[in-house]
Amino acid sequence: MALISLLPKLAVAVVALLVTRRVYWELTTGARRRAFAKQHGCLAAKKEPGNPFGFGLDILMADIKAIKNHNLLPRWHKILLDAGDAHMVYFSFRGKKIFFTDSPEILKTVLATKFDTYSIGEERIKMLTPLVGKGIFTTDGAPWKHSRGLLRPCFERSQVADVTLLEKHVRKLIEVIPKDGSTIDMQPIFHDLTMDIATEFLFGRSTNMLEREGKDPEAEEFKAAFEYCMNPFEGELYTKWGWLAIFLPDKQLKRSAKIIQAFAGKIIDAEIAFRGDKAPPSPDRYILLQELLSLDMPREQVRSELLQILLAGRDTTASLLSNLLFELPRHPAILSRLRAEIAEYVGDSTPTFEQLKNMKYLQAVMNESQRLYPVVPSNSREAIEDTVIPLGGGPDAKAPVFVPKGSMIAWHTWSLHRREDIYGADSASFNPSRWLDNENPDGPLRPGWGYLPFNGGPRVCIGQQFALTEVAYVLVRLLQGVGEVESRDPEEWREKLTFVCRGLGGCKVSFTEKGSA
Ligand code: HEM
Repeated sequence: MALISLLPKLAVAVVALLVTRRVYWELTTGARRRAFAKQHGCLAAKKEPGNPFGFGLDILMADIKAIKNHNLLPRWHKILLDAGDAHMVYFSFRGKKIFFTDSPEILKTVLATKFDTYSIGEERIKMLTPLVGKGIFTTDGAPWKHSRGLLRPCFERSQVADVTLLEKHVRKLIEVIPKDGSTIDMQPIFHDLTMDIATEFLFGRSTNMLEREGKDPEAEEFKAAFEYCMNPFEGELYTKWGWLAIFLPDKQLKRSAKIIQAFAGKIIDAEIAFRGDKAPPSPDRYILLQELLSLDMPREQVRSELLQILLAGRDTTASLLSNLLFELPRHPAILSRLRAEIAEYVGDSTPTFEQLKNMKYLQAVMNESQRLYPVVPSNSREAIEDTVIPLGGGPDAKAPVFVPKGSMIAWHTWSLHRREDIYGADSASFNPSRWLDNENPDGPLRPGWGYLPFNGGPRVCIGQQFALTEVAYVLVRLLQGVGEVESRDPEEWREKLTFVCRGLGGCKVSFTEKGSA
């Protein structure tokens, strides 16, 4: 009873405390922020999607529903289209402001001009570190620079231009695919291929997933665990609990992380057993694992660096290949022009790095696939201090906008790549010719920060040239190795969001024997 009589006093005290805190905040941080915003000519950003009283939860729920329905990318595309010339909207979630944009100017600021003002963000670090440890993908500042420095030699031109490593895997690929006109989904096959190539490139030894006989059960277990980590949304937890699953501990994810780490650990052990601890690296080729082992690095860190790069490189390249092969047979004129270019430049021979670079139509086809189906369709950074983005504020959205420390800038590469003011009225169609200087009716296309499949600035994808060489090589050799290619999927491309973005229906096609056409 006595306690109940104290409640009103307690409530008054709590309210007084909150008000005092708020007043103090307004007089200190708030005043400093207002002065900062004024000094930079900032005006308020206007658009806000969702319910003003939804605290961002309504947006989260709508996003989770859209992920399930495989239409998150069109959902945000529409929100940004509705924002018109602002090319930016914002909302608040758990006390943080989230700015969502498809503006090249804002992206250039965040990714390059004010690079040091942003972090990859707490969420990414919290999510990925238990899985792949600390390394290039999960750190900022000095540790990130150190990791990037370690990895850089792996991707120097001499390394990337050596296409001999690719040939044996592509031969295997052509050997395993049926050429009798039957339907085959190439998406999982491309995942096996890119795993085999990446492990040989990075570890010096391939997982040989494309081998159809005598499969290594440990490699298979690793593959399944890796798949789960890339796509937990299809696991038991999400199936059972729906969106509530994001608040629940994911045991399968933990188990999968252990399997992945144990597998990488075994590769390291095998390498040490084979070559000896700290043996000098191979003189012929920069093999990351050998280089890292020759340094005095803790084994755990070697494992993290390897896993990070596998995480970044495997599914991305496989998605590009399968998105590309999904589109090509739907456009017979584009496919035959590509085949004509291959015949002109290389005939039936294996292409060199230089030849691949010089094949302008091949490059245009790859650009166009990445434009329409960016494998990393959305991304974000977190402001680590109060800062400013150059556009989006005021009635005409041309004034700078104040970005408080802790806010997220999220960008939608998917929308950016579909902007009609950059790509023209046909921006939604697959038209590689737009990338050819003399064939684009609006003149040479130079999208700059309007084309970001690999990001930009100091954190631009380190594996970009390797990935593009791999995809070009595989595509050329595949088309040289088969007869007719037909699409066997009546559906349009739809998204499947995993760690990256894949086509929901895979890549169903058919091939005939070479010379049978
Ligand atoms: C089509 C294939 C690929 C695409 C579309 C792609 C895309 C990207 C993007 C958008 C980022 C920036 C992520 C961010 O900063 O938030 C990135 C970073 C990165 N990528 Fe790629 N990537 C591809 C292939 C590869 C390959 C083959 C490798 C290595 C074998 C690789 C290694 C990396 C690494 C290590 C980073 C982190 C760079 C850093 O933070 O400094 N990527 N990639």
